[in-house]
Amino acid sequence: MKRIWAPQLTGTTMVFGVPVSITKWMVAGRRCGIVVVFGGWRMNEVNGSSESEEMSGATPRKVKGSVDEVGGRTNEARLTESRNEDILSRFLQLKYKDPKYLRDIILNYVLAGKDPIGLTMSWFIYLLCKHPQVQEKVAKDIKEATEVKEEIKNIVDFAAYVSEGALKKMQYLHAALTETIRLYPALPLDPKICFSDDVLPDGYHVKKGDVVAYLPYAMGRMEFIWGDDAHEYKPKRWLDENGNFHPENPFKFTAFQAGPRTCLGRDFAYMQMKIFSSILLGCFVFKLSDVNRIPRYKTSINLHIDGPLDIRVFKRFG
Ligand code: HEM
Repeated sequence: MKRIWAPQLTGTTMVFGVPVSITKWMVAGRRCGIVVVFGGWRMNEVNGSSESEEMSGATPRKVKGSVDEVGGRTNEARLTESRNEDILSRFLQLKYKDPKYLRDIILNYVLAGKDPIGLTMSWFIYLLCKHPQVQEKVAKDIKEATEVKEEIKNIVDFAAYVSEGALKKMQYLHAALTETIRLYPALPLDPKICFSDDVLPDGYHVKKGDVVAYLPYAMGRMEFIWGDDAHEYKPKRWLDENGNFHPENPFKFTAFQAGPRTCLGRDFAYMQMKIFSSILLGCFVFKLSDVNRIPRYKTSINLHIDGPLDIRVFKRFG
């Protein structure tokens, strides 16, 4: 039996000038590589210990768009000013003095970023096994984008061709990943607690303390939103007539949230998933061990596959 495991953190390095943490991906018991974001953080600068106001919900968050005390610049402006620095340095430049704030940011990124990538990749491999013609199209997209000319003998040879420019060219891969996330959003249900009595846009009254949730999992499968083929896995729906990816309105494709609480790691998520996928699909063909088994999801905050996904892995070269 061959299995895919979720990534495990193993170290840090630089990819395209961004400090990243390395994760270990195991396919068929062999280590396959790479990447998760934001390595190189100077964790020793974070020394808070008690629960912060923000974590305890006592104050609404104030990061995005809030104006700092120097020069009326927003913190967003500060974050984008110093483009050559790593993300931690940028957060350190913010004017909040409480170190617990930084600790919470780091925790937020680590927790928010780890599971979604692992489980999305698992569902992605599953869907590609169910749709071998899509798997071949993805592999073709990767091959064309990487412009591999020499004969490839191993993963390391192939990985050398996965440049930032090549990743950008992989429009079909981008669409296939997005279609996976539409059907299997990492956060299937996103609940919020009302801080005060309010009226929703449709006139519905909510009271302080009420829990309001939206369901990306259900919304991703609604026919009145996506059409009659809502339940089908069709990466093509994300491509324009020139084969370029066209994004949807985030209030329609809600897997990354919309508005001020939108996922801050979306671009990083795509970069990681595309690096993983291009190497995996560029080097291997995946098939389900048991084509009749329909994987179920686990009921939890994130949409994990319940139990392992047993697959067979074949080399594309050599
Ligand atoms: C397929 C991958 C991912 C999906 C589907 C996803 C989805 C989401 C969703 C739905 C939220 C909103 C949660 C809320 O309502 O409060 C969120 C927030 C967040 N995500 Fe992601 N995420 C993904 C990957 C990542 C990665 C890789 C990172 C970090 C590198 C990340 C960092 C964050 C952070 C920091 C927030 C909190 C944003 C805020 O409240 O200001 N996410 N994500």
